[in-house]
Amino acid sequence: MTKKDEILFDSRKFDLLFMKYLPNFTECLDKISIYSEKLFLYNKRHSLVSFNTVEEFFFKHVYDSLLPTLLCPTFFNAKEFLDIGSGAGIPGLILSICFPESLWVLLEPKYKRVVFLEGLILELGIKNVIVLQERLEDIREIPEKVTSRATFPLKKMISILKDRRNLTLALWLGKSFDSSVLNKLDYETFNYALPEKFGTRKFLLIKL
Ligand SMILES: C[S@@+](CC[C@H](N)C(=O)[O-])C[C@H]1O[C@@H](n2cnc3c(N)ncnc32)[C@H](O)[C@@H]1O
Repeated sequence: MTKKDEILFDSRKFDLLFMKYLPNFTECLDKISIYSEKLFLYNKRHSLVSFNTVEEFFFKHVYDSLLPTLLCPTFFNAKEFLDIGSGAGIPGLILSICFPESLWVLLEPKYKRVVFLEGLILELGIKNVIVLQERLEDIREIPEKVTSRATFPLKKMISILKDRRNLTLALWLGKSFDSSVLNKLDYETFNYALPEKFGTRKFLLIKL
């Protein structure tokens, strides 16, 4: 694959899958494509997200961010979300593009990642997103819907949030996690495969 091919990827392949469910998905794809190209170049220096080509980014990260919205549409039908540990914007930035009617607060303590996110948000003209440079432990007000991918081990996430009321947590988890912590909780697990043999993923909804 040449350098040019690495950047250009026909993201319209994604139209077929998501356009039935997400309004204006074709417009969303234009923004996500620009995001993927910026992240591809940024990643060469900072290695924030694991992918080698833009195509791989779509299969491993864009698809992974969006598939749970088809599995649990009710959860994603809310006015405000907090995405904990957004890093370079996964899943929070992708979701903010695809769900423009909701407010997305991206929580990320690392300054360089915050600057990267804010630059992109400005360039893409995304109006429904705020980046907060804070740690979860220091946040006083948390909206009822929370998303997070690969930020903390499950046990730590629950121990930080356990005293909050009326919270639903949507977690993208690694292959293995300590499920004993879920024993007394109201939760649902979803398993799915990524396209092109990029592996399987687990998504968990927990009501606290
Ligand atoms: C492994 S990265 C995952 C980033 C992104 N969610 C993804 O899936 O690509 C974890 C992120 O959580 C952030 N983080 C670490 N400790 C945190 C804390 N106490 N509160 C909020 N975010 C935190 C890190 O700075 C990092 O960007």
